[in-house]
Amino acid sequence: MRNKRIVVKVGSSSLTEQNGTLSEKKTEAIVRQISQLRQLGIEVILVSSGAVAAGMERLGLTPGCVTIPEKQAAAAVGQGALIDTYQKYFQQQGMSVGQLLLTRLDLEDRKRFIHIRNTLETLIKKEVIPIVNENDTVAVDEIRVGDNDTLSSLVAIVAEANLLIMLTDIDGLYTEDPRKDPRAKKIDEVHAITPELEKIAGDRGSIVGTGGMRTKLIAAKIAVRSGMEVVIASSNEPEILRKILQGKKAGTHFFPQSRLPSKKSWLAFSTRAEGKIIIDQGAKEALVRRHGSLLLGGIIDVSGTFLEGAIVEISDPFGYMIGKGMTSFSSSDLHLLLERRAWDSGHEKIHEVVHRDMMVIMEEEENVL
Ligand SMILES: Nc1ncnc2c1ncn2[C@@H]1O[C@H](COP(=O)(O)OP(=O)(O)O)[C@@H](O)[C@H]1O
Ligand SMILES: N[C@@H](CCC(=O)OP(=O)(O)O)C(=O)O
Repeated sequence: MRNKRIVVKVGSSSLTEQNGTLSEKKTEAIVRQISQLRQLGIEVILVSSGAVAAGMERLGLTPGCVTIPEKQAAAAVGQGALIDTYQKYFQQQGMSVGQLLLTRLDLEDRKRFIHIRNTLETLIKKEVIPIVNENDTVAVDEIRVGDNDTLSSLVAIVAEANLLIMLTDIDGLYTEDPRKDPRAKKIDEVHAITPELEKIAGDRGSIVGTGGMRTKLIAAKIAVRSGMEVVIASSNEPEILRKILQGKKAGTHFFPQSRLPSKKSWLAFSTRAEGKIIIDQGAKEALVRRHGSLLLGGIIDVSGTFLEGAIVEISDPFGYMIGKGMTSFSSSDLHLLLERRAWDSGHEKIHEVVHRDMMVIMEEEENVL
């Protein structure tokens, strides 16, 4: 068992019956598998969907034809029921659970991010299984992560996990959605998530699912770039978690790419830019090739309104995004400094606008959020 800390994401389809109702049997099977890993010393964080499905059943709503407030009400009712079910079965295994309900706001704010990390560490130390879900009841589009696949990869970054397992109703990524093309073949290993691969990942497979393979691939991309291994596998396969941890062939295995330091992973994937700084070719070279800081001298223009400490997009004059970083100056100060630079060139060198440690250079196609 190589991986010490793992995030297991379980989709709604893996926790519900065909008609969309919460399945005690399936939940119990997941709990039993996680408990076995815990006994082997593996630290497990569970990201579980299923709240909306569980609440629909209790509110007498039909999946697929509900309003947003009805869905949020379903999540409010269902989250309690979901945790209750987990609590019941984990307790039978001598373990307890702790619930974390998050929105994107919690992950993009550095202080909250650190608080989440500390809470997770404490729960794990106390041998409690953290169970994470999106706080669907309060989340509106602007503050939503939107799907639990992406959420699980962001949680894996917070937790500094080295493996992310997404359990779903299919045994991996296929060359095409097998519902559409029965001749589709399973892909066993992925060493690079290319745009071609992204094209074959389609939408959800059931009335209760959210993003299908599309969001699983987004999550995989975030995780592998943050240095993690990722496996997409079927929750229906017995002992699947143990198999994966033993390094046996299972599901689709994604291999890690260059490991971004944790803070840079946070910058790249958890934060949203509040404005944009456009830089010239010389500055681009300095950032991309020499990993330097962004100085005032290389800035062509600034757009958006932001305060000092905000996250901004850094792009070239053609609008191509080069990276993201935390700015040391507000947009109004930057405009002032740019004006001043026009008549006093001595000023420009001393102003470091984005420090190299607070900047991440994105690889092609990496702007996934
Ligand atoms: N290329 C693909 N390979 C495998 N499954 C795919 C592909 N494209 C789309 N899918 C669909 O993705 C579904 C799994 O995603 P989803 O329904 O969101 O499940 P979950 O609730 O577990 O997140 C599968 O049932 C399958 O129909
Ligand atoms: N937060 C939602 C699940 C959202 C989601 O991504 O669902 P799924 O595609 O089944 O993993 C819930 O608990 O119902």
